[in-house]
Amino acid sequence: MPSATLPVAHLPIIDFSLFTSGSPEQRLKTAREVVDAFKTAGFVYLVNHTVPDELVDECFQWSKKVFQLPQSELTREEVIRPQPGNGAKSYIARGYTPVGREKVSQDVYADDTLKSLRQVEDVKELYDIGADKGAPAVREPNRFPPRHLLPGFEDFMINFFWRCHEFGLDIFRAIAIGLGLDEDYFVNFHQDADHLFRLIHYPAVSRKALASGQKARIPAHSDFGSITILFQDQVGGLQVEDRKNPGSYLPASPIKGSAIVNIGDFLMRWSNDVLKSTLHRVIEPPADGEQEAEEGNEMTQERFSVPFFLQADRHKMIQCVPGLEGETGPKFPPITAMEYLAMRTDATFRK
Ligand SMILES: O=C(O)CCC(=O)C(=O)O
Ligand SMILES: [Fe+2]
Repeated sequence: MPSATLPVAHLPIIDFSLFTSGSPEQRLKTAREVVDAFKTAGFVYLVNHTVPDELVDECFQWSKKVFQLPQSELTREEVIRPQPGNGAKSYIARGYTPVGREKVSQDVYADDTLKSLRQVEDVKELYDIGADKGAPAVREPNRFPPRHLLPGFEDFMINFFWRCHEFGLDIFRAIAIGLGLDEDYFVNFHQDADHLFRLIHYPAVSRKALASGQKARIPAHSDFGSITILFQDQVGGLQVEDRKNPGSYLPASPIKGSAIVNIGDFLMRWSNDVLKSTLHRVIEPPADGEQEAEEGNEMTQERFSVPFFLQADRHKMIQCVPGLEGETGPKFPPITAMEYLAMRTDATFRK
């Protein structure tokens, strides 16, 4: 059911049910609004989308449980994510990544403050999951904990993966229709479900260390892939650059029942920079009055988030989206997702 009133937020909020089950007019109007949001903010909240709230809640419960497993189990050879360039057979992450391993990097880190921020540890641990079926030539084996340690985890995550994949394809249909293309234009490039589904846990950390820059959650970055669907808990701390005031950030506060969707660098390039991939970061959350007062306000709460990074089929060559060439033509030569993502992922991991 379409929502009567939507909460106030700094980013556009769109009722996605008007696209998935509205009239043809509502569908077209919503698709255009989605495209408009991606051309301006690069980010949007979608409410009344197709991944039910209960499933999202359950995903967070499983995420909590997996990160509570003993480190000795999570860092076993079969479970831990192999480091790129270190015997890793794939270019897409699978498995557990302990705190301190991954460091986001961003070419736009031009000034000294941001450069020095890159020396700071990101206090987060990750669990990366991929498709369990699809084109065998490109399927990365998942690295789940042994089933007896967390019965039900693997089955839940695989089901959730496909729900997010379907949701993602609907978002691609909206983008295509909003751009005046055939509705399957982007869907046809995302047939292998070559995505990265990630559970993130940000452990509680000293508020002072975060505020002073000794430690980080996630410094400013843009995502690499086509689009990202993000679910977050109620803790907060996510911020998105205000495109009207570069360098200043606006909170992307949690809105229950919503998914935040943003454009990645690959789709920005593909769209000839028409759809915008916008910088975002995770900083210390707003103080939670009661709980943090009790703790002397020294530690933040822990935080959980679930990004689902949709990525194009790795061997398909992409060229400027038809109709977006502009007056000066395509700005970038054709490239495959594999070439592009390998280049970006390489820069992310501490060697
Ligand atoms: O945790 C979040 O809310 C954002 C995560 C994020 O931006 C990323 O993993 O790329
Ligand atoms: Fe991100």
